Amino acid sequence: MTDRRDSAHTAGRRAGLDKQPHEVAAMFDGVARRYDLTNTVLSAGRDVSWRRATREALGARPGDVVLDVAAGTGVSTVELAAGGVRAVACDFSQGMLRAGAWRPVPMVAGDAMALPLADASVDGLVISFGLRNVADPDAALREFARVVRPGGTLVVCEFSSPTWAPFRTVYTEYLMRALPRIATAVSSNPDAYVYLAESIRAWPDQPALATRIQAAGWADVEWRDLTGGIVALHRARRP
Ligand SMILES: C[S@@+](CC[C@H](N)C(=O)[O-])C[C@H]1O[C@@H](n2cnc3c(N)ncnc32)[C@H](O)[C@@H]1O
Repeated sequence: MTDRRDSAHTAGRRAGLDKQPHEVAAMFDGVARRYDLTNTVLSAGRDVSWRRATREALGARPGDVVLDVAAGTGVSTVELAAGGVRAVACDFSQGMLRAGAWRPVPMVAGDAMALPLADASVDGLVISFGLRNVADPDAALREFARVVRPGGTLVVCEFSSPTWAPFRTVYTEYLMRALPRIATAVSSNPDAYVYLAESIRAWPDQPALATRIQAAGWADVEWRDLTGGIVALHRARRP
């Protein structure tokens, strides 16, 4: 199961998804206005519990500084900021940042592969539904290890692979057929959601992603499935 998708990814051929970083940013600029609504509709409201589980997995304490990379409109950052955590949103799509500018969290423009932060300057780092879109996820994972302090935590929340084969079949049908149709009705840029479906299928499964996180310099990598493996939460510690 890991093989075809992972080797395609490793080889840099992401199932015909070879978008340049500026094309990815432009794609998100194009969906920014209705991003939050489309998210909730396409996930049937599950996004709320996925974000809560991400915050719980991070386990940040009041006063901790947490960077939310590929934060988009900051919807994920607001959840991380609960309980006095100092969460900062970072994204390279000006359109997404503008669409979320009303949210009560600090926002900075920045690329996941070259973050505008000093070494070991944050206690924790989260990337939710973002790593799959980064041009070089392995370079980003190494960059995350640079900015997180020793002992700090990384949480990657990303679409993954349902573990029960019959459910995986139904889910793949949803991804490839239903999702693009629903997106056509809801989103301002339906093509972006065809990309979404294809990028999820091309993404490494849970153990393959864990291996890559470890190879990027992280320790104690573990994961847990959400919603039957539609989403996986990977957590790791900066040695
Ligand atoms: C699907 S959105 C996720 C937004 C938010 N984290 C959430 O949970 O809803 C993916 C985001 O990744 C951002 N992104 C993709 N590649 C990036 C990169 N190299 N650097 C910074 N942001 C990036 C896009 O601009 C987009 O806002």
